[in-house]
Amino acid sequence: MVTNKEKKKKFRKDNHRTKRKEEVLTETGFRKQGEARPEKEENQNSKSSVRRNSGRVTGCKNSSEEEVPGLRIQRSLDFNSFESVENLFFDVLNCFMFQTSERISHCRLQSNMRILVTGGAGFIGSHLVDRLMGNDKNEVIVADNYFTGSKDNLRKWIGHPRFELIRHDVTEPLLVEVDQIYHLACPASPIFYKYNPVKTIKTNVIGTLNMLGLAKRVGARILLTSTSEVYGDPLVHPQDESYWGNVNPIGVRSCYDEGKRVAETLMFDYHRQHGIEIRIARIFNTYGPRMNIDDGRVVSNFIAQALRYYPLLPSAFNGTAIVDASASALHPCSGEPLTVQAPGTQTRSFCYVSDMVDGLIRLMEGEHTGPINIGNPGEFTMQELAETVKELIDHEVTIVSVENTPDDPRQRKPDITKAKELLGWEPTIKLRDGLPLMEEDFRQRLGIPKK
Ligand SMILES: O=c1ccn([C@@H]2O[C@H](COP(=O)(O)OP(=O)(O)O[C@H]3OC[C@@H](O)[C@H](O)[C@H]3O)[C@@H](O)[C@H]2O)c(=O)[nH]1
Repeated sequence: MVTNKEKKKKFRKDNHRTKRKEEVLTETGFRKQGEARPEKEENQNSKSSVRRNSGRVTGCKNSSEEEVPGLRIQRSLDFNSFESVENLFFDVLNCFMFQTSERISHCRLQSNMRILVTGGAGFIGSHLVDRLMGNDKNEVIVADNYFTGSKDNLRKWIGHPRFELIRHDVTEPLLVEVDQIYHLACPASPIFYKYNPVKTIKTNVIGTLNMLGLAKRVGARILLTSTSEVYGDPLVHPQDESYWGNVNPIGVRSCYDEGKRVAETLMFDYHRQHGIEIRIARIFNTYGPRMNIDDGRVVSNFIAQALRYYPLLPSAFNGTAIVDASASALHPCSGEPLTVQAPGTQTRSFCYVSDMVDGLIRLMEGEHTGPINIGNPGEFTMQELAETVKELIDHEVTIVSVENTPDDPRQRKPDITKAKELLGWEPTIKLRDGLPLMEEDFRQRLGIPKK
């Protein structure tokens, strides 16, 4: 029989856990202790559904692996079990705690799917969030450290009852109870991922490990955005998913391409060893509105350069040419040529961001683990891209050849047979149609009206 002393000790321990849990959950904008999870629709992941109704809260210690059983809340007063006034006090207190959290849960929104998007404040991430938030059955939690992402990309969702934004670096463990994880977090532009290569590889390896630990703990399905860079400088063209790639393991790009390759390995090891539901997208070059203007990737560079080429004549804009002070400081419109990195014959295939997001969601919702290439097979040399931008934005802009960086892949084009057959997906927006949409976004942000 349990003595009063032992009961008191247990209560104090449980209460301490509850408080700690409350703190973490509140800090992360998450649910209160003991709050019941909503029922899910029949066709959704039953594993998480059972977990949600179990009245348990999962937690972690230090590692991303460990799972600590949570506190089971006593849901009703059992008058037969009162052994003393002290017991009564503790039982009433426990009951009060549960009822308070029940009241909170009744006020909560009833969503069917809670989705975590790491890197959700970034370029692709924020478009994905827009699409997910478009479904009022979804609750979306974004975790981002804002290294390349920006709150500005999510401003329309801040304060929305189905949306949470957490400043979080995925190299640290994260505790949130979710059904799906879109794991995008990692700088994607070569100049940014090469800026702090050790951090980049940590993000890919430790970050993915942490997200897999979370997926394992809460029974969530996880999608990794891997990259066409896993094919390195490919010797097979176009690249299909069975190609193992041609990657320099010690080069300046390795932090990213080898990092993503290890991330893919981790995904499959967790899948085979722990039965985690995984999805891997190998995403090819993507462009569209909200790319950072100083992102450094080729499409954003060429568009920004073509726009800045405009000779600044205040009269041409009725004196309101540049409304963005930072833009005017950075870009005095003195005329920037398009910088084609030598030799200019290297190729890439560019996918518009809305097509990309559509492919990612189909992959997540479908039955196939992947890896699956998501990209637009239209292939262009960088010289051709420069000429297209020139033709569309400014005929007067000049094109110059500049030095390239090491290990730049010479060709890249996705074979999307698998995406077509397994996901029923293929891109719909041609480069010539997507570039003007991005131009419009850049004009607005730079404060440069159309001629
Ligand atoms: O100003 C520039 C910038 C880049 N380039 C060239 O344009 C090509 C594409 O370069 P980017 O920097 O845009 O992108 P990369 O293809 O090298 O890497 C990208 O690959 C796919 C994604 O997963 C990542 O977003 C990113 O790593 C390269 O050949 C590069 O040399 C230019 O010619 N001029």
